[in-house]
Amino acid sequence: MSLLSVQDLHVRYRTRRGVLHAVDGVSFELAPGETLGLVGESGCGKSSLGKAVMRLLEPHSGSVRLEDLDITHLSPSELRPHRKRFQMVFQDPGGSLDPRQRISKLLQTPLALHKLGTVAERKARVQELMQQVGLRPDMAERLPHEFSGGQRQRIAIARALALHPQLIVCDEPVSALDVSLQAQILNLLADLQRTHGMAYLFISHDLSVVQHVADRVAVMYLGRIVELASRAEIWRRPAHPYTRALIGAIPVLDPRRVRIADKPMLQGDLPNPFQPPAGCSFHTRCPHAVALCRERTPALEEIAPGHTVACHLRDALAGRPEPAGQTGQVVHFMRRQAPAHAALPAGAAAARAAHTP
Ligand SMILES: Nc1ncnc2c1ncn2[C@@H]1O[C@H](COP(=O)(O)OP(=O)(O)OP(=O)(O)O)[C@@H](O)[C@H]1O
Repeated sequence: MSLLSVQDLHVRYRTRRGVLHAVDGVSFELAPGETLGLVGESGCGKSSLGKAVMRLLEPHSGSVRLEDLDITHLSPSELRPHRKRFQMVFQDPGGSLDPRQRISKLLQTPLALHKLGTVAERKARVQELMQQVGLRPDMAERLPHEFSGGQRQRIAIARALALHPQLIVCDEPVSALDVSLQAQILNLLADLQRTHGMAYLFISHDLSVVQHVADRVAVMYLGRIVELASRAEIWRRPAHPYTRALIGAIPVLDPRRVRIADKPMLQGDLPNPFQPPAGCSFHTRCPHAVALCRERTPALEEIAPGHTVACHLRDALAGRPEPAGQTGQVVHFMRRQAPAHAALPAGAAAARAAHTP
């Protein structure tokens, strides 16, 4: 059984400019212990989807199920006992921590709210959580401003972990961090997943980050998932022109020539979300668009087991070789982070060594 099942989810905002369909019929499943990466440009609806899954905002329609529990319409009090099963980590670690609250108090609060353990047991759990996220237990008596950005994100992760969740929605968890810290936090999330077995819905605008952590990748454009496949399949056979543009936009290290090759960026801006284009919403930026794309919205259809694409031209495009070097893109991310311990594929390690002055 899926851990998380999202079916035909819609999120709408009523604004003075009209009704905005931020999430427009999204469906996906997430297995226990799996990481689903959700990627797309700023404004495509990733955070709205993440918050609707967390029930931090009310979906307009559709359903969100956690195992056998339909949480879509639970009231706050009905939801409360289940909150410990799903937690969220936000982009801005500073903003999500109360500046006046010591970390020990902050980490004990969810335990106290859920009436878990005695006072002594909660204190012991704080020490354990600090260790699990790579911080010294004695640092728990400090205030948030005494920590660096990377350390604050570790604390936010510790808080999310406190109640042994089955699912953590990570909304741009490394976007606010220097590139040198990003790999450390991504590695920490991966280590914690290996130890504790929780699933992640990992939201990022950066495909190279998503490719680093996700088992499967969902590509979102103007409120809809336009392509969903395993990480390897997205890399090897990207079929939607938007996915191909995102991949092409990642600067890569070409392992043969040992140079950074910049690929063309995505053309144009995201259309006005209040007036999305008719037909395929990507057609206004798509280099392959034909008349049909302007007329009819393509449905998500399977082109290979587990690989679904919403594009009228999916079969033709999936077969085309991608211009960007495939291993090169992953290498590029690893290289940018440059952690001494990062595991590089053998060829990539050689390329990196050759590139280092
Ligand atoms: N509270 C709100 N009221 C009105 N419109 C909103 C609200 N929150 C988000 N939006 C709009 O909904 C759309 C989707 O926003 P959302 O934040 O979900 O996208 P995103 O992909 O997560 O982008 P970002 O990474 O910039 O947050 C955008 O057009 C945004 O302006």
